[in-house]
Amino acid sequence: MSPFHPTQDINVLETIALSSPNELKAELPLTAEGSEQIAEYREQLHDILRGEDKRLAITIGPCSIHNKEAGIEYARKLKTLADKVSDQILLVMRVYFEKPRTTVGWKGLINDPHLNDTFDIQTGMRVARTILLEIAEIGLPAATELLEPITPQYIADLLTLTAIGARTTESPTHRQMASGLSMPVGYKNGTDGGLQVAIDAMVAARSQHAFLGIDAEGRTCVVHTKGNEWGHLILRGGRTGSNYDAENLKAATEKLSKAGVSPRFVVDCSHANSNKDFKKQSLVLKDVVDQRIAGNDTIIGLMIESNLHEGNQKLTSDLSLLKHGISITDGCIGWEETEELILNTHAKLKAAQVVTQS
Ligand SMILES: O=C[C@H](O)[C@H](O)COP(=O)(O)O
Ligand SMILES: C=C(OP(=O)(O)O)C(=O)O
Repeated sequence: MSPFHPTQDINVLETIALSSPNELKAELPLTAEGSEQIAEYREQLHDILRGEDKRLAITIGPCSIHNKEAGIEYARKLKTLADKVSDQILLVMRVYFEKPRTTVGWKGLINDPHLNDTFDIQTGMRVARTILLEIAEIGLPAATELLEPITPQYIADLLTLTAIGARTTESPTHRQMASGLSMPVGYKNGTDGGLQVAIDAMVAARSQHAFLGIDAEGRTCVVHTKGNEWGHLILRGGRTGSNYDAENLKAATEKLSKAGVSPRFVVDCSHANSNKDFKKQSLVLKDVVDQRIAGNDTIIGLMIESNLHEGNQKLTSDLSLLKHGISITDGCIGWEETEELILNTHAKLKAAQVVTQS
């Protein structure tokens, strides 16, 4: 008799079972007051997306959170700022735990919370939930990128806004996931600058789907979704350059309208729109706010990468070298510039009476 040849798991080193979403939620529950607050933030975003609330929704915060204390310190500062500008701007904290990589690199706090390739996802998921709960407690809405369809079961109850990134907007798995998410979803244009993948994503995600997923007990199941109508396009530039200027926005508006999708744009001031130079984010912000003030109300929001301190630092095996409050992924503007840019934007919007225009 010939020997049995293993035909699967040949390249798998190990599989480690995780607690179920329900087990983690029982350990770290969202309170009734917290759930009411998050539902209310989502309603505010719906109003902004419908054009009934003329404030700008600005998603702002670190490129990635790699340290809980620094993330919470940032959230406290942002809350104070958010309260000062809330008549013109809805500030949503960027709380990114899952990083898509062009090739390889640190994949974010959920995947590798100890920053040392030990991939302790059980801890990563717990820390992510803890941070989101504290941010909810501080009184801020939170936005994240969802990079794969298991994570939402563990944290989506705490999110006000989600993004599907440039590298995954074309993926059917992500579009199906988005069709079942309970909050608005922004789709980035592709890394090549193409808008069609994001337009197709919006059309796909507003439809019903049935796909494989996990339930709250962690069991494999068929997920039937209703479709998510709160899609919008995030313009992030591409390999051929930026796409935030008036001409690009006009072309994008025409393209979306032709596809039967309401033109609602968030402009990402970072990534290819700033040629990955964090210092250029302010130029993008200024240009887009001026367009909004000039009457372009298809612009409903912006995204800015900001941290306690500016720039970024390399992650090496010597973790003692890491400086507090500096990004270990893309470069970010620091707190002083953040405060100045948001307060200036607030003053400009107020002077132009953008919110009170009918
Ligand atoms: O926002 C973060 C990065 O731009 C994205 O994760 C890709 O990073 P990488 O090109 O350094 O891998
Ligand atoms: C990875 C990100 O952006 P993009 O998908 O546009 O590269 C991000 O916003 O962190």
